[in-house]
Amino acid sequence: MSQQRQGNTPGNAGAVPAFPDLPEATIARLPEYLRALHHLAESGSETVSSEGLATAAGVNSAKLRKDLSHLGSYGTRGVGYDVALLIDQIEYILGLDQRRAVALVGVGNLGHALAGYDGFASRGFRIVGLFDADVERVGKTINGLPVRHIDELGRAVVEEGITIGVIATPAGAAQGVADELVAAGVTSILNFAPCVLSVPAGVDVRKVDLAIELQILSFHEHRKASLTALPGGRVGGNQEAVGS
Ligand SMILES: NC(=O)c1ccc[n+]([C@@H]2O[C@H](COP(=O)([O-])OP(=O)(O)OC[C@H]3O[C@@H](n4cnc5c(N)ncnc54)[C@H](O)[C@@H]3O)[C@@H](O)[C@H]2O)c1
Repeated sequence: MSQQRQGNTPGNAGAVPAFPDLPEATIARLPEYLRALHHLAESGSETVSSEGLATAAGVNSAKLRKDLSHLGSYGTRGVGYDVALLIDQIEYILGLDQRRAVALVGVGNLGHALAGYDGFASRGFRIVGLFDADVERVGKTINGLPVRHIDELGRAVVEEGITIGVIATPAGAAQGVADELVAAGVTSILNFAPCVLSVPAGVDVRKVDLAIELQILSFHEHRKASLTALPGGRVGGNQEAVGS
């Protein structure tokens, strides 16, 4: 997943001194730590070593210790990190101590699948609005939510406190949708359409493109093939979460 940074990141702009200014790579790994920590908590672990957490999150332990030191979390020698405390700290930093309202625009193949996915709620998000321009789709219900016409987006954003918009329309429609989201007051956009969006300062855009991830894997396949073709060639693996 890539990010277009547009002006100040909300939270950094006029940041209160207590809010750490984290490197982007650290921010991208925090959700991985959180997922691993929730798993540990569910299996009854109260503490975890940096090595244990690093393995569970699929990163190296030196990187993990550095990341967590940015949060002021150093663990206790011989004991490790307090799992519940670290969950609270990471959820606070990620702003997950409140469930954020999300609008999804474009309820075709991809949007329908996203709208039907139950896993967002447990990770801090409520999809509260589904919007589409196709009158054939408007009025249909997915996961208990009706698809509304795109013309209702602006009012819904204001009335329902929506701050995050997900775009799953064709690329040709995505900029117009982004403009409508921003005009209505949305300040974060997750864009699945294969295009670059232009947004004003203060709006954050992240882009998800599985084709790009496959192209990166294709590069590694190509590299491995060319290295093993060399006499005595050895190839190491490489693990990176989509979204890092
Ligand atoms: N990021 C990824 O990995 C990934 C994977 C698959 C598809 N995509 C992209 O996601 C997008 C959606 O793909 P899909 O297969 O679901 O397409 P789709 O044609 O099935 O669905 C698109 C939906 O957007 C709606 N739409 C069009 N213009 C609109 C507008 N102005 N306002 C509101 N709704 C509008 C259409 O009515 C339709 O329901 C495409 O841009 C596609 O390239 C990305």
